[in-house]
Amino acid sequence: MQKHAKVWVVDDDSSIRWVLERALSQAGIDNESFIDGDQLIARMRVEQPDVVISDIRMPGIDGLDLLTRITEQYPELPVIITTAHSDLESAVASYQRGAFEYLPKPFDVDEVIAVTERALAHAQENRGEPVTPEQLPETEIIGEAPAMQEVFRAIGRLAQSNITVLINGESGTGKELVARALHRHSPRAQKPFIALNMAAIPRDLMESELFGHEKGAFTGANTKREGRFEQADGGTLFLDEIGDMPAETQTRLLRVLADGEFYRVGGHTSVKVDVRIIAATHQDLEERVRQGDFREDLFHRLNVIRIHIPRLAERREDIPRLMNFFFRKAAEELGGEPKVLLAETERFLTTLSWPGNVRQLENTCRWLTVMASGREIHLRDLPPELGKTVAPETGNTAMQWHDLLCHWARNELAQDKHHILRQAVPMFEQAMIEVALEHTSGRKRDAAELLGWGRNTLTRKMKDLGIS
Ligand SMILES: Nc1ncnc2c1ncn2[C@@H]1O[C@H](COP(=O)(O)OP(=O)(O)OP(=O)(O)O)[C@@H](O)[C@H]1O
Repeated sequence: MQKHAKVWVVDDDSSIRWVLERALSQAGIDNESFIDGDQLIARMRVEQPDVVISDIRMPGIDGLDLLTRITEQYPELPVIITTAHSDLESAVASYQRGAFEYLPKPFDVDEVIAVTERALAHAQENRGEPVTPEQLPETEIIGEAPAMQEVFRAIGRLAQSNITVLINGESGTGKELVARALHRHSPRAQKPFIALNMAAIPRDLMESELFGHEKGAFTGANTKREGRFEQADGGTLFLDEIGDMPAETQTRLLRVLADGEFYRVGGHTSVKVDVRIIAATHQDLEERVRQGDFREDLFHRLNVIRIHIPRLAERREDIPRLMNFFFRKAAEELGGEPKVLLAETERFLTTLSWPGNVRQLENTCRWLTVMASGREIHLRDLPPELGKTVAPETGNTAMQWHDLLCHWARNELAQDKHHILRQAVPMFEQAMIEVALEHTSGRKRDAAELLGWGRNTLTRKMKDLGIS
């Protein structure tokens, strides 16, 4: 049964139109497609749909301008934006211009249907005022991996609000960058963004750093000093490594968050501020709460909305793009042409586990910009700590070996292979046996000893594996 609600799809790609038409019809949603925004606008003069699903890049009027025109004229009409060229700017611009939802392609058809149904349900109450588009900065956070798309969507959704955000992720994943993006895309953008790292401030200076002090409040306080809260008034205060905040400061912070006011150290008049808090941590704060190291009530105050930033190893597909970006950045700062990765170097770098995340990748690019002689980066150019090459004779570390093995396994699974251990284990044993025999100049008893097997086991294995 077709629902009476009508969804209009606009996309210049006929295959996307076809997929959406089919999926919507199967879900019982009446729909119609347009090949560009001008056709859709012409039609809207006659009648209006209940929901619009629009691509961003189209010939003629693009999706964002279409969105602006629709939200200006029909603020209650939900528009879902889809795009194959998803980046932070288009996500933020979509939400700023009043999009109901933003879906990066390739999208999951079930998700599109779920979002469309939500949009239909909200059609009546969605009367948000269109936000005037503003000048957007150039791309600041690189990320096309699905895990980063989630982060962009969260930034887009949260930027316009004053809500407290807790950013969670390993060191070097880009937590501060995300905090800055939240600020830059918020109505507070013209006011200060103040970042403070809890782990870097000596314990006894923490309170005066945050809340300031009056003259004579303690030995050495020769003048009155504004704290970070006051400096951030009207803007955003980014509290990095919040898990390292001492207990007494946690208590004070909690009170400030509840009352919106505080006293400078040694002060008697309260100071009122309007500050948005964004906190970040690489720690498991719930665990810290369980262990009694972090106040549960403060945790709940900060943990209103959480953004998790994935490890770089969980978004390997972004590594080449990030590296190109950092090579361009380093060339601008340090002079010269940006370096380029040879395909095999890129392949190798994409298999590493990057424990220092994006920061380590950025440092590697700076190192290469200074140290590599040619414009193209070969495996031999890589810094020693990454292991110069994948060739066995130059001493791969266990980590690279493990990384390469993971890479191999991922490839096999991507090709739908099954029972991969059946292939991997004999390959592994053969390599071990050959190297041990090489090392002992073919002496089986010694090789067996090196491997930790009995001689009979080695003989049997060699027979099974066809090693002469
Ligand atoms: N997705 C990204 N695109 C471009 N640059 C990035 C990205 N993620 C991180 N960076 C860069 O990597 C470096 C580290 O990022 P950032 O300082 O935001 O990480 P962090 O998680 O706050 O680290 P820490 O927890 O150690 O303070 C910065 O120079 C930042 O500009």
